[in-house]
Amino acid sequence: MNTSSTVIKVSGENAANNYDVVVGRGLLGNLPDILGERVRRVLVIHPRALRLTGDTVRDELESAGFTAVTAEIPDAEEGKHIQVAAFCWQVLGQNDFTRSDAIVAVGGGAVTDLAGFVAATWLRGVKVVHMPTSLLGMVDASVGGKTGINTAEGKNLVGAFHPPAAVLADLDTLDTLPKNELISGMAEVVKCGFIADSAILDLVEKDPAEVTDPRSETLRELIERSIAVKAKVVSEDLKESGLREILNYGHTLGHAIELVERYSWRHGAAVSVGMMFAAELARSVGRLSDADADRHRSILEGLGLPVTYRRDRWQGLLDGMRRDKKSRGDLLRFVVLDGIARPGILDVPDTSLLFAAYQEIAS
Ligand SMILES: NC(=O)c1ccc[n+]([C@@H]2O[C@H](COP(=O)([O-])OP(=O)(O)OC[C@H]3O[C@@H](n4cnc5c(N)ncnc54)[C@H](O)[C@@H]3O)[C@@H](O)[C@H]2O)c1
Ligand SMILES: O=C(O)C(=O)C[C@@H](O)[C@H](O)[C@H](O)COP(=O)(O)O
Ligand SMILES: [Zn+2]
Repeated sequence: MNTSSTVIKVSGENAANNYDVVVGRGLLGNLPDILGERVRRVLVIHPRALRLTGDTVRDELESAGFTAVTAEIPDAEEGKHIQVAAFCWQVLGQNDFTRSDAIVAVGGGAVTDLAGFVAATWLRGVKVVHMPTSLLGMVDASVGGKTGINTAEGKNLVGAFHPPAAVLADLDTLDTLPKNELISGMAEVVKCGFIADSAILDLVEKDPAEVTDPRSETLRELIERSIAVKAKVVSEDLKESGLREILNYGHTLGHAIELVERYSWRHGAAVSVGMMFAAELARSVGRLSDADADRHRSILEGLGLPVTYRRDRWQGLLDGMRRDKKSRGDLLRFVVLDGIARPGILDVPDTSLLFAAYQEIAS
């Protein structure tokens, strides 16, 4: 293992399901040992943008004695569709994959979500190793076992909890990540700051340019801090029975924006607006101070993330929010802050409260 690697441990539902998130550089060589001797066949799932990396992973596995095949899937949210999952199941079937074989995801969060869902469903569950190549994939999507696909009715409405056997976050892959994608990933980093680790917010405020430099040590610290936040939460509440809902901060409106925008918005951009809304909602009911609510705007704007959305889409947004997985019956439920690193839940029976808060961020 590369000596400069950092290992963040995640506890599973039982010790056999514990896994490591490894952050470092040049991690490809770790894969054969992680897969283990029982694995014979490996499917490497990647988007076109990561074809070279996917082919390299396949070739390295072949050199190590595995039978490896690749499946190139549509990019970004286009990859999170049932037809794409069906294509992967077809590849697995035609190559005689058994329950002792494995899947490796190479790509951003859309890939780890799709590949994780394919791994959760093939033969009712096979091993998956995530190799996230986007900031958002590294700090969030690859950790915690949420897998899923989108439907015409909403984000991630079909999926399964299926934790990976390991996560290899190779920082070298960030060198080719487009800047707007890195900034999108910073939304989930900032989310971790607001819900759990205020040091993240301090680091971002100190030098927004430094933290969006893929080679900076500060960005690496932010990545490791964010993974640590998520690892602690999902180790305590894998299936979102309560605590894990805090990781959904900004997502109730965020996912509704992605739906209304037909999945054309970057996830992080939508979550940024969603956190602005959650802050205004908390402020409006006296749970969040003006200073902490205003800090959302200054930090998110400072990173170049959006802080507003269209005024004329409210009904579509409300319909989308009603399908949020935190809803219970007709009750909409929001993650809000009672202060920095003090998340809680706000039950909202009356949508007029939501409409009023939305006016504070609508444009
Ligand atoms: N399961 C979870 O816990 C969880 C958590 C957060 C987000 N998500 C999901 O993750 C998705 C967002 O993840 P994302 O922002 O990584 O999106 P993504 O997977 O669509 O990747 C973003 C874009 O960057 C490209 N890309 C990725 N890595 C690259 C690299 N190294 N070099 C060049 N291009 C690269 C991709 O091809 C894509 O075009 C959403 O679908 C969201 O719902 C899931
Ligand atoms: O891991 C979680 O739990 C999260 O909420 C992390 C989110 O950043 C992520 O976007 C997740 O996919 C959203 O979960 P969902 O249950 O609302 O689909
Ligand atoms: Zn998210």
